[in-house]
Amino acid sequence: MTGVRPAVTEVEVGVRVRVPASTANLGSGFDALGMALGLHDELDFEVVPGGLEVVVGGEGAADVPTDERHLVVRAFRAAADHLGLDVPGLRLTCRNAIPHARGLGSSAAAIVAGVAAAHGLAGRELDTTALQLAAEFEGHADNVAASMFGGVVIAWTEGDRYRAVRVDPHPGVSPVVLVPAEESSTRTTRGLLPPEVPHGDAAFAASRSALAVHALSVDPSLLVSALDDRLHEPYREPAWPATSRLVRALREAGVAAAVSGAGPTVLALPVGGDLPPGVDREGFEVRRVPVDLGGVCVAPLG
Ligand SMILES: Nc1ncnc2c1ncn2[C@@H]1O[C@H](COP(=O)(O)OP(=O)(O)O)[C@@H](O)[C@H]1O
Ligand SMILES: N[C@@H](CCOP(=O)(O)O)C(=O)O
Repeated sequence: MTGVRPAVTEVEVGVRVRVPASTANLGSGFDALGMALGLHDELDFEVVPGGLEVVVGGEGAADVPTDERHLVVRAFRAAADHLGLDVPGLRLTCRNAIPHARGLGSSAAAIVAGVAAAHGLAGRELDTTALQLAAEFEGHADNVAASMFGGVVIAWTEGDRYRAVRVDPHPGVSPVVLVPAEESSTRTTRGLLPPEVPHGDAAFAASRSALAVHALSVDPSLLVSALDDRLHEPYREPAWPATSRLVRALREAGVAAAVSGAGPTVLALPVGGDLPPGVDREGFEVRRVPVDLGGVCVAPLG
């Protein structure tokens, strides 16, 4: 970007960002459907005279780099550059609650946080450019759109442009996530997907993902049918067989269930919010999390 770059001064001390987790795909809506979850990372971006300091607490604290390679820093820098924003130095403090590499959108949330912070410091609203920046970073828009806008989102592409619309979830949608201890990298399990799928499976996916939008927003009684998938879950099963077994067991017990994002977390949407007894969930931490309706929040640091 050329021209005069607005500099962030000491007057604008910084911003606090609260960003929700997400559950993407929702069955057959691969790279297309997402829903924001009420499990949040909170991050403080403080403008300082120079240098970079990154302090991380909570999830991933022992693993993520604390220099320019940090995902939030990279997304922040890319967005600041795009907006023409000069930040002399940055102190980033992360309080992470979203588990990493479990299919709950931690990387998307990190990217959205960085992009949202740059927009906040530049005095800009989150708009289609912000979605574009975040989705280009992540490689798909389903989970970034959920973290950005909250609720249920439908994401698609037009050429190289990422687009998304938000849909209000039905109040009867009560997510339960079953989170295993093992991690699974989204990049790795995307590598398990075939370049092509049978036409019958594509038709199956088209009907289920369309139905999922209706079931999530109007009639949750259709969720068991709506969350069925042949597009990505069967191909990824070797990466997390216990996840696939649990999804099948829940569905056989009449509970709507799917793999959350790229796994290995299981998403269940039981009517009334309670899982039935008798389904073996050993090895999975069961957490009820509401739908996040508002998406990422940016506020001045006072
Ligand atoms: N809050 C964060 N801060 C820094 N890096 C992060 C953060 N969240 C995720 N990451 C990076 O992204 C990786 C997980 O991304 P991914 O495999 O897409 O799984 P997920 O489903 O959790 O998004 C982590 O191992 C880490 O390298
Ligand atoms: N559509 C993507 C969603 C990945 O979500 P994540 O939460 O696992 O990062 C995919 O299935 O690869």
